[in-house]
Amino acid sequence: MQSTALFTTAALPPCVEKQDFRDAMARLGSAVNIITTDGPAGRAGFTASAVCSVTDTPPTLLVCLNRSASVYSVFQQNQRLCVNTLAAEHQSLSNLFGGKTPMEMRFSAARWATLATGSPILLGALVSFDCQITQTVSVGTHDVLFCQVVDVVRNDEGHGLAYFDRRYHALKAPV
Ligand SMILES: NC(=O)C1=CN([C@@H]2O[C@H](COP(=O)(O)OP(=O)(O)OC[C@H]3O[C@@H](n4cnc5c(N)ncnc54)[C@H](O)[C@@H]3O)[C@@H](O)[C@H]2O)C=CC1
Ligand SMILES: Cc1cc2nc3c(=O)[nH]c(=O)nc-3n(C[C@H](O)[C@H](O)[C@H](O)COP(=O)(O)O)c2cc1C
Repeated sequence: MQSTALFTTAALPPCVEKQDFRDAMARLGSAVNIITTDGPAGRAGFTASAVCSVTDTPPTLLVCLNRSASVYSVFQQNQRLCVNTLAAEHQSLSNLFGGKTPMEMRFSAARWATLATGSPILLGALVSFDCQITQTVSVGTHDVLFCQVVDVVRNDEGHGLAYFDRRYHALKAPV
């Protein structure tokens, strides 16, 4: 009897084009976050939608960071960060941290505090997760940073901000 292997490890199924992937991902709405760090390599921050919960034991989230970003080596050296989830009024702050703007100009547009790791906590964020980076996995152009959450600050008052279809949307519960 003859057997036919459908796939071998050497012949993975073909994948979609990059632009088709981006167009598809634009349909997947997400929260918007400013990821900050401070430490031996200095202070830096960038906007990220690629953030999600991994496990609650131990409390762990992940952040995907493009290795070509200007902030990359600062995060890599500091090994700590804060995920600041943005509220409805933070659209222009998100654009400032979304690239090209000098670092001091990004931080001077808002007020900040610090917790255990020393990473900047955005005052007025919906929630801030103060984290230690525990593991890094490189996939394609990005590093996936696995982060253990050491402290949390919550603000239950603000309205949420979503990024969907390449635009910001304020999230307001119907009254
Ligand atoms: N994960 C990432 O690195 C993301 C990067 N961005 C960057 O922000 C800018 C504006 O993005 P959009 O207005 O959403 O239009 P876009 O057409 O560049 O991206 C559409 C969607 O594709 C995904 N995406 C974009 N670039 C990606 C990348 N390099 N790696 C993995 N996924 C990616 C994201 O989900 C994004 O919302 C672009 O420069 C984009 O590269 C935006 C969202 C996520
Ligand atoms: C809405 C939005 C979401 C983004 N999400 C991510 C992300 O998840 N990961 C990432 O590496 N870059 C993301 N970016 C791009 C970074 O914010 C940008 O590359 C970063 O600020 C570095 O830019 P620079 O190299 O000019 O400093 C996003 C940008 C925007 C506007």
